[in-house]
Amino acid sequence: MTVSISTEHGVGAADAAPAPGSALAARTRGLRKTYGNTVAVDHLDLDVPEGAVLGMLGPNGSGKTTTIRMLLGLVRPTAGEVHLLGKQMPNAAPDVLPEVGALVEGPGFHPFLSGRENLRRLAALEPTLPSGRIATAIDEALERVGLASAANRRYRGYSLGMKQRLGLAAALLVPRRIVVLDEPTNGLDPAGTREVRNVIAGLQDSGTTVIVSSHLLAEVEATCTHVAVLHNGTAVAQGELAELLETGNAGLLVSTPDTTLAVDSLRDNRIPARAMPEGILVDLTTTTAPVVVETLVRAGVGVHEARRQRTGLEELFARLTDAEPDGAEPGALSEVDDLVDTPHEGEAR
Ligand SMILES: Nc1ncnc2c1ncn2[C@@H]1O[C@H](COP(=O)(O)OP(=O)(O)OP(=O)(O)O)[C@@H](O)[C@H]1O
Repeated sequence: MTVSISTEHGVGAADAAPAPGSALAARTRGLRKTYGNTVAVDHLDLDVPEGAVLGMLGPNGSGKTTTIRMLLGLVRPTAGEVHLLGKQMPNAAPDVLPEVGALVEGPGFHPFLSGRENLRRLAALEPTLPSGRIATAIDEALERVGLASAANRRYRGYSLGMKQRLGLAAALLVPRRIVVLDEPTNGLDPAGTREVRNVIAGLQDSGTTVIVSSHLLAEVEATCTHVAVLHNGTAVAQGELAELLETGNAGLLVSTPDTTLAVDSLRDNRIPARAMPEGILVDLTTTTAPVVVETLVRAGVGVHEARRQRTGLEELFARLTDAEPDGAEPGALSEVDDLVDTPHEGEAR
């Protein structure tokens, strides 16, 4: 799997092309959506490998929801292409959407019907669900999202978290090849958040591709195999989570008693390094760890330990989106843009 990090943000780059032969559940090229003067999504090339759990991360207004709506054919792109399960959207929507479960804002439940009755209406529209299986499928979906005990209450009396759960249940009524979840833990308490995590893990185990947008970095770090970081409507980084953290992680921490000699010998070899309380920190942007160690040993520096500096997703994210992590809610993104809050018009153009 390849990883790409936009060089504009100065943290290195790699080839963004998918590995040969790897199947993509979703793919966009040159995707763009404007609303009047607002550019919601721009030049977005997204690759979602089959079976991945892709976390779409980004500050408020970075284009996550618009991207998801274009993936699902709910919004027509201004330019560019969207392929879902190999077929071009939105034209292939009738073919593709039965295999795609989605939780998006405003799923359109009827306020005076119960959760179960709402699901029954939606289940009747599922082309792949035989009528004899509808009642069982509804019970299973309600159970899976922890809503069984409130299933017979009216939707309008549901809390935000219960509404989210019902949306999730609707997405899970039949087995899907892709499940797309826009902020699924929005409004959920910690127990609800754990349940969503379990649902995502279960989907992953069954081979379903999951695309999930979130503000919560810790959430993404815990549940996702892949990440796309959006900023101003475009992907500033995407790829496998572990590789992305590694690629964005350009420091080698070397424990040595000879800090001055170590820094000088590296600088003589044009390798940037600085002294730290616990040793020296070497910038690996232009070199590799073995070269650093060899250079130090050749200069007679005692190397006790050398390890890659682990940065969390939060730090990498802050670097990529110019967000300021200090003072931000733990695990949440800070708002980084002065957005003109254009009223949402609600529908495709
Ligand atoms: N229907 C619409 N009409 C006008 N502007 C819109 C519409 N939908 C989105 N936008 C604008 O497009 C930009 C991207 O919005 P979008 O909702 O896709 O971002 P987001 O990353 O999902 O944000 P958030 O995390 O706040 O949900 C914002 O500036 C938003 O105001």
